[in-house]
Amino acid sequence: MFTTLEKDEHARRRRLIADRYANTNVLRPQSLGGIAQNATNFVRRCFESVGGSLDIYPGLHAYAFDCITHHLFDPYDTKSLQDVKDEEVMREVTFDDSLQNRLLKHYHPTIHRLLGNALRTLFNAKPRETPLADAFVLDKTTSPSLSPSPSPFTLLHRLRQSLDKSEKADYDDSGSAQGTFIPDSLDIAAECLDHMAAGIDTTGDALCFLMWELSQPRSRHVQRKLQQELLAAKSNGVTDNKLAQLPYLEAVIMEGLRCWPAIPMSLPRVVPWDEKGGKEIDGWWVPSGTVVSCQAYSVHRLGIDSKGEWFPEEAEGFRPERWLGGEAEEWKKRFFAFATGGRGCIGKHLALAEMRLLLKEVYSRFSTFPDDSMTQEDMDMSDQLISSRPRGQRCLLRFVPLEDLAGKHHGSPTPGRQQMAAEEPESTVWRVNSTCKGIANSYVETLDNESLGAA
Ligand code: HEM
Repeated sequence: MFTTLEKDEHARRRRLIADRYANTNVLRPQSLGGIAQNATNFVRRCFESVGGSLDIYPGLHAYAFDCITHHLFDPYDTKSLQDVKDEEVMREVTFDDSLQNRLLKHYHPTIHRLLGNALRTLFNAKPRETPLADAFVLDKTTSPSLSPSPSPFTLLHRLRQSLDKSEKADYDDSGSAQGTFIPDSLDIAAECLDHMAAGIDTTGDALCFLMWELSQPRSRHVQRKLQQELLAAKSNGVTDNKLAQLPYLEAVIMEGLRCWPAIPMSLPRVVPWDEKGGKEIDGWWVPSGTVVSCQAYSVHRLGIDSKGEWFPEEAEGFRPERWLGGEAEEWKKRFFAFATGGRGCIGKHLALAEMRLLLKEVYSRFSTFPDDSMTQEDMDMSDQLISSRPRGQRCLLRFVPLEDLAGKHHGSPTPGRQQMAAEEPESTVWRVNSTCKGIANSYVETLDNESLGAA
């Protein structure tokens, strides 16, 4: 689907599988339950790290990997948050550095051929090789029978259904029966492999940038407000399938995706060939065959008021409140993290469900702080031509359980607290917990907030 250029063929493929990514399917108990289980597995890692730090960069990629394989293959999903063999498959896909090399090969094959050896030697440029991921997907997709069958909410179930139908259907040379795309087993494998890759770095990086920002002293008030909302929702019995109704959680996610869209760069589209020989786009005549593109990074930084006046400074800074007030409608019009239209992100609802559940599980239990070893440079957006990722490919955070912050002691050293104290808003006071004998490094946070204190 990703690489299908022709519009109708793309639409046929997309129609076949669209229902598996519909919000109603994502919110089914079995589908959401798998995401919730993975979020719990991530939180287990957070608990294990208390007193030290946790590198959430690979952890969140493992979370996203387990979630997407659940949605594609359940019960044949991965457990990379617990199983190092599965984690190896995730790392193979995520830590791939071959994109520049592949683009050069695609756009300038002659230069690539001439410079091939030099590129390999000088820049360690490699072809993309993912043997573990290939084997994992082929194993699930090409076996003639799977017992038990893939769960009904999965993509594999949908694709195998259409394969079964195709054996009975009377279809033409294009593989199309009654306007429906009929995949063969290699098509199924390729489609699933693409979706698997599409679902890891995107959600993983989006969560990583967002949790980094929430952990900054300048965003402590945001983290606290999020915790209050989540804890209130917990005591009001808000269930996982209703998390989208929490306005502040939604605002935090939207603002995270606005500031750090996982695919910030140009999304190319070709002006179709038709009898008019082109299209008018926003008052400009653009001939057929022209490649036009739009990028979330730039669009998200256009601060425009309701009269169309441009205020670039308005777009600066992480400010979830912009999604809650009267200006929200203006910002929504320009939200492009998932692109829009027929080629927009099909996994949007799945990604949002993963983000909501992960943030809920983490911030209803912990406060997070940056580890002292981290620098802002580690977390600069590194341009990967289409996507981006944290430059350092690491993001070490400290997790402090909320009950510890509310006054109970915990006996773990927490370096970095002086720096945090210096930059804390006035409402929060950090002090050494002198009641905790022998544990010089433990601390408590005095809270002025009732709901957080009660929790
Ligand atoms: C925060 C997470 C995500 C972001 C920001 C994101 C963003 C995007 C964007 C911008 C596109 C359009 C690409 C283009 O126009 O060329 C896209 C397409 C796509 N995304 Fe996502 N994505 C996310 C998560 C996911 C997940 C979890 C899946 C799971 C399957 C997924 C699957 C896809 C697929 C299959 C397409 C191609 C759609 C088509 O060609 O019709 N994405 N995504």
